[in-house]
Amino acid sequence: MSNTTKNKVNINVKTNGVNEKISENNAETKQNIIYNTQDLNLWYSETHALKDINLEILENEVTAIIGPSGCGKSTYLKTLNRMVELVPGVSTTGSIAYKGDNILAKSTQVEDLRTKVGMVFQKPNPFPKSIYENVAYGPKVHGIKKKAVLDEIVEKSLRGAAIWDEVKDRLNQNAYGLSGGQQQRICIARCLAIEPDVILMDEPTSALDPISTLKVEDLIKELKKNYTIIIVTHNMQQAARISDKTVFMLNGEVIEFTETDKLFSNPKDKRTEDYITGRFG
Ligand SMILES: Nc1ncnc2c1ncn2[C@@H]1O[C@H](COP(=O)(O)OP(=O)(O)OP(=O)(O)O)[C@@H](O)[C@H]1O
Repeated sequence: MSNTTKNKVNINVKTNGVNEKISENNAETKQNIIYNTQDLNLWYSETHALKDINLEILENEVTAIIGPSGCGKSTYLKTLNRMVELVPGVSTTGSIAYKGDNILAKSTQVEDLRTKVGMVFQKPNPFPKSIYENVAYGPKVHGIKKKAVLDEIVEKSLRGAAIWDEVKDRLNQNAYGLSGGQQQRICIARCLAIEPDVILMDEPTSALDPISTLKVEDLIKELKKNYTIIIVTHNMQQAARISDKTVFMLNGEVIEFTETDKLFSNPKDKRTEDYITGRFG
């Protein structure tokens, strides 16, 4: 990937059959497409939850997914690491290429995929273990045993999640003793410890107070230098603050997908406009 060339990047985005060309004339970085979703449909038994989704997500960007409750945001997010299949009766058509390989193919090694695609949930969910063990858990599962190596990974991950200074003197204490905002950053550190490429975040700040929310938002802006982040949020101000692109979904469809500034200042679709101006949702 070239990250020095000043290049015009053209992305073809298909939303509900409409092709829209997004030009980023000022793009400093020529980024790769990390996820290319084509004609994705998903059913929970009879419920048609995702309808003809076509989206290209670029590396090292923050992509926010917004839309009213039940529109399919979390479902789409969970297809990106195939977690959605944990629900019985789920079926899909179409494809999601992750770095070129269709992850919906039967041959996909789901465990390998999940080491590349980490996930952070709405409610902080640390393990009932020490702060150290929470972060070291993934690397240990992947066979790393040397204490010196684990120590290094734990410190690097906690620094990466902007919580090292707050916990460095109590690494052996139970993670449950931390505040909700700190627990969420421990969960982000746990995710970083497996060195993913992508971090999926499902409303990661909705259970946090405003100060912790800002800390996690600052962290997300920092993390995008090294990771691709896809975040579901109900908070439109949050999407506007932290994301490069925004997807607006409604009733299982992608209505609009464009640069965040454009989506909020000049939405193309009346339904997007109605949603962002609070007329429904
Ligand atoms: N486990 C499930 N079994 C059956 N239907 C489900 C399941 N999970 C979600 N659905 C349905 O799929 C649709 C999309 O749900 P999803 O949770 O993806 O929406 P969402 O936009 O993330 O909503 P919210 O903002 O409320 O979290 C809804 O109609 C929902 O009822």
